[in-house]
Amino acid sequence: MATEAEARAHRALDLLAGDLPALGLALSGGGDSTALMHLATDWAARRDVRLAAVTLDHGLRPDSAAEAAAVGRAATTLGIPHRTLHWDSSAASGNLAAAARDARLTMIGDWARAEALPAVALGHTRDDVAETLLMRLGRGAGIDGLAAMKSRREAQGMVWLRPLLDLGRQDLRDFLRRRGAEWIDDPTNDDLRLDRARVRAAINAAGLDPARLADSARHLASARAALAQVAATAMASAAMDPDGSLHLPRPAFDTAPREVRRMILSAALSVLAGPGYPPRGDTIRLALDALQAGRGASLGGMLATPRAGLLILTREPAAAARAAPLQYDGIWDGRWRVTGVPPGCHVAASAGSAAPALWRGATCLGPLPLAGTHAAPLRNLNDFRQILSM
Ligand SMILES: Nc1ncnc2c1ncn2[C@@H]1O[C@H](COP(=O)(O)OP(=O)(O)OP(=O)(O)O)[C@@H](O)[C@H]1O
Repeated sequence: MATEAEARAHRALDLLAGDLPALGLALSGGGDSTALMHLATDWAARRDVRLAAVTLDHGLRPDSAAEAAAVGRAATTLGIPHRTLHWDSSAASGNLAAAARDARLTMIGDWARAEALPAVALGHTRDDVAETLLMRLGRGAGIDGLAAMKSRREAQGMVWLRPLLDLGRQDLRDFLRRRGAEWIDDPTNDDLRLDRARVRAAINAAGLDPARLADSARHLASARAALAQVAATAMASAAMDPDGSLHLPRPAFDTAPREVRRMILSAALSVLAGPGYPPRGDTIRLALDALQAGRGASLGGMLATPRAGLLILTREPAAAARAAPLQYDGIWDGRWRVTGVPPGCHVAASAGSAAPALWRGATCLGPLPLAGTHAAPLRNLNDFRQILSM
């Protein structure tokens, strides 16, 4: 008979993936994603769902290739086709852990699309939610950072599902033990030089219940959703100029509570400034102060200019010139206008064809090809609305 933990996981899979013909599984080999693999196998066997699994070998530890091979064998034994992807960390710059995470999302997303998988499941648990909450509290995060991670999320052109958010790490290990299944304990999980390991140890030492911490994160997610709804309603008449600038209704913006205004600016930044310009709390705070005083503001690659009745948000030319090229892989149907193309750059989009690369509402298009460069979808008014209401 299925245990409570198994029943809970199957219910979550039903809810999140019940109507999908196929599901990808991202397997690190750790206890959580190994449990995900077994739980999803039982679940898929009773429904007509095709499973496929993937492991990204980051190549950062000497054992990583052997571990990925072991994960592959375990998946194959359960009848799940498995693929190992390899990341070349030598090209990474800056924060290695963040680069590895980005690479993971991008490469696994590409793999899932190539395998015609509509979604990929990840093994995050409520312990991850609890630890993330405490880590972010320690950094002074606001409601965006403290809200619990979502069980369904779209990023990198893929749907990511987290069916185990209601289960504890210990429940999953108990389940695996009962099965006689093995998993790999990543030694970095206990490395007290790392934030997460320290927070995990602190939760144990203080006798905190991760399930209660995760409840708080969920309450905050629900409060955040309520604010997002207020923001989306206030910005219902927002418009996007053909040059890509956002026109926000001024009285609605000015009279919204400050936290709602912060959310609006943050969503606009994600849309206009693009990758490499994540909204930063302190820059947004300063911009809000300036706007409240009736002045314009520049924040993270975006200019905010108050006009009569409107707040105009545009991409800063210098940021556009520095930013990674945006790649557009849909059909170029003329909805976009590329302006201000400087000498030496050319527009390589023709009607009805795939436009290989372009800057939007910005400076330069090309040079081509851009294979291997950072790819991001073009943003438009719908993206703004979607990000705002998320
Ligand atoms: N190298 C990887 N290859 C494929 N998927 C991965 C990889 N690393 C992490 N994931 C996915 O992301 C989820 C969360 O990652 P995280 O780093 O928190 O997990 P982990 O501690 O490495 O492993 P686990 O969650 O399996 O115990 C994993 O459960 C798994 O679904």
